[in-house]
Amino acid sequence: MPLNIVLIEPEIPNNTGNIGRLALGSGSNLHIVKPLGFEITDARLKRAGLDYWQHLSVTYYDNAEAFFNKNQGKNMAFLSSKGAKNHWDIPFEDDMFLIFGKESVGLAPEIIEANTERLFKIPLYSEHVRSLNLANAVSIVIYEGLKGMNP
Ligand SMILES: C[S@@+](CC[C@H](N)C(=O)[O-])C[C@H]1O[C@@H](n2cnc3c(N)ncnc32)[C@H](O)[C@@H]1O
Repeated sequence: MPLNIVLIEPEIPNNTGNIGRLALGSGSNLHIVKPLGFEITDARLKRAGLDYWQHLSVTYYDNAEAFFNKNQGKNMAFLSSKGAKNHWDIPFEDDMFLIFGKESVGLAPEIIEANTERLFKIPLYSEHVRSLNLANAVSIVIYEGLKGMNP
């Protein structure tokens, strides 16, 4: 499995369901950091992707600290519209962790501040759009990373 998708405190079940489907289709692992804004059995999650859930490699963490403790030393990139570098400059490599924030407020300020050197943005070309939908952002980044990789 080449890439790891990390969702920190996702709030919208349709997004997580779609990202689960994307994870499976792209050969990626999914990591979900609690608390979640929904029950994992939510009907909207099921509609969006739960039919595939049994086949998915998914790991849950009680909180962000537990995630970072368990994955110390892993190569990580953090995704935020506040990033200075573009997502196509992420130094993708096998087993890399790609970290995404929650729908309402994105990544916590302390996570951003601790990782400014590896904070990447998907460039947006309209002043009227401040950020992309979470599932769309994950799709863009994962398939950029898969260029040249064989999952
Ligand atoms: C809906 S956005 C969060 C919006 C939030 N108001 C903010 O300012 O970060 C949810 C997540 O999608 C990812 N995302 C959305 N648009 C992005 C962009 N243009 N560049 C990088 N990541 C983005 C980030 O991981 C973000 O934390």
